Amino acid sequence: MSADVLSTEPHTPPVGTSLLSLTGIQKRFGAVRALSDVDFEVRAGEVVALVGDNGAGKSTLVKVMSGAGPADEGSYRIEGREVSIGTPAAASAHGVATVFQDLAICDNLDVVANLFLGRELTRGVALDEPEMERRTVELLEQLSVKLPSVRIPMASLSGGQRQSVAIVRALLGSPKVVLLDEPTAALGVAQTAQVLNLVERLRERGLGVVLISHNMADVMAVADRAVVLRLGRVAGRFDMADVSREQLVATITGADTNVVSERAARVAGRSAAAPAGTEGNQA
Ligand SMILES: Nc1ncnc2c1ncn2[C@@H]1O[C@H](COP(=O)(O)OP(=O)(O)OP(=O)(O)O)[C@@H](O)[C@H]1O
Repeated sequence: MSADVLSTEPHTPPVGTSLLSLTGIQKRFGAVRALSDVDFEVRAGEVVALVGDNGAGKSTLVKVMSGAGPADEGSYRIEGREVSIGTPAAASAHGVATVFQDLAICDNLDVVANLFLGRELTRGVALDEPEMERRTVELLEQLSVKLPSVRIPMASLSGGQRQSVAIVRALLGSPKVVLLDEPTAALGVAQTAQVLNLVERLRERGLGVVLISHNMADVMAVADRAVVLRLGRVAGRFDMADVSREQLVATITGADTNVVSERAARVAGRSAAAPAGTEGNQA
């Protein structure tokens, strides 16, 4: 493995450059149209949330981007150049890394071993453990990921720490785009905050981040834009500065009224009648 695999220098183009763009994506499973005419883009230095209800097509779109399940039709561009992404290896070679929900972590191995699994550093015929450890500590520090030790088995880390290690491992190939599939699912509040902090660090490094999430609080907290899928089509695109959580939920469900929007309306009504600050906005 080359010495710069753990390079700490970002390799991304200037902020705002289109890194990955999909147009006219179609994907069928037999009679099911999982994706119809989907356009999607992520630029350098932004976090794009991909949201939608169960069965909306999020996983299918992630598989298209990651090369795990190529589209039937449509174009895939990396930095404006059309490419053919038929396998995960091809996506990876074009700078697209994916952290799937299962994390693919070896619980019995320590953090260093997991980071370098399959790309171990060697000195002569022996593993270069000190160098791998040094680089692991350096990268974790740069990304503000705090672990009790890099020499403890993954099994003894918290869910948030495990997720963080899986994300850091995805950075070893110096990707330009990182796809995070439900990175905070099943995490507690503090662990979620830890992972969202790491997402912020990725954006600061100029990466394009695609965040697949069911959690609107996470999306509101960290995303710059959101793309809503519904029944395999793009139902809405939003700048997070201009959208409320209720609008997002309404677009996801396809309903103008639902329990979230109704409660928000009730809260707004009460707020209008009561002095400011007497009601939170956590609908
Ligand atoms: N391998 C497959 N074979 C047949 N149908 C599939 C397959 N994968 C997905 N689908 C169908 O495609 C549609 C989109 O599914 P997908 O898993 O992409 O949705 P999702 O938004 O990721 O949902 P969830 O949030 O539940 O994971 C669904 O109707 C689903 O049943």
